[in-house]
Amino acid sequence: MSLESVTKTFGPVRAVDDLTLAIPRGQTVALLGPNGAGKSTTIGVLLGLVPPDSGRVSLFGAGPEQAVRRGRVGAMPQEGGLIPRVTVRELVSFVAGTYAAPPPVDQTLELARISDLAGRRVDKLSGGQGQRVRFAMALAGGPDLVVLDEPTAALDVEARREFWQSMRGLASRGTTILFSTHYLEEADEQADRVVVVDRGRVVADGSSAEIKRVVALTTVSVTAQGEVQWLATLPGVRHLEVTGDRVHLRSGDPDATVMALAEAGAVRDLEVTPADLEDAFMALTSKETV
Ligand SMILES: Nc1ncnc2c1ncn2[C@@H]1O[C@H](COP(=O)(O)OP(=O)(O)OP(=O)(O)O)[C@@H](O)[C@H]1O
Repeated sequence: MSLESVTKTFGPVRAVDDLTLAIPRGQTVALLGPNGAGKSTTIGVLLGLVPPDSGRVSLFGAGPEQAVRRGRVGAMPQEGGLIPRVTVRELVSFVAGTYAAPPPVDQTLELARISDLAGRRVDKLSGGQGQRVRFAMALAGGPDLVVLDEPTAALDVEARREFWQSMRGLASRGTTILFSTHYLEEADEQADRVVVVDRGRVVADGSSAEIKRVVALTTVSVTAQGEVQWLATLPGVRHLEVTGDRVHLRSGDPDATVMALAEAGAVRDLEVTPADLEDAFMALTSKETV
């Protein structure tokens, strides 16, 4: 699938700003970004729910409406979306029936790991179970691409773990998956590729390891008294922060920074903390560093 130079404005707000993204078959991609970054709008454009001001969307060689109608793209309804008083099987069968050639419902239920809930009424489910039923609705047409907008936002840790288990089953069958998330560890753990968006633009795109490397600002901390600003001039140091008598140096080349500290005899209580994705994300979406 691909989005090419897509722009969408709402009045003065550029929700999506000249965004280009191509996802090859079988990849699991996390769309990661802060509130208002444009994730939902991007997904809306991809699914044909939000008409872009300009740019092109291509899904398996077709436009979004056609691809969705053919069952090639599955999306999860947001909260709500579950008709009360019907059973899980009835609901998933109903959705499957809207497609020309859906896979057997039992197979869909199994893939979403809700076979044991088939006879339950959908208004009697826990939050995590309801979310897996929505997931089954996304799978009902046997899609090649599944698009999930913050699928685990309302789930507790256990329900989230179960949800990702079902998702991994889907990924292992070669289905392409795009999901948006606020949870950095989710992007890190679940995705082959992380696309960071901010203010409607792609600000980083790569494996989570690559993203971390781009802004791999390791923190080198030492205890120091007196004038410490000179530490900011050491090799590799991009940013200096002082809390009490601790000096935290954010470094792009921690080896060089530590060597220079050692030469200067300033290695009291040395501590080196590698960047995690959270750090990378903060650095990418704030204008403070790099
Ligand atoms: N229908 C709309 N009308 C007006 N402004 C909108 C509309 N939809 C989105 N926006 C604005 O566009 C920007 C991007 O919103 P979007 O919901 O795509 O971001 P997001 O990354 O999904 O955020 P969140 O993580 O909070 O859901 C925001 O500034 C938002 O207020």
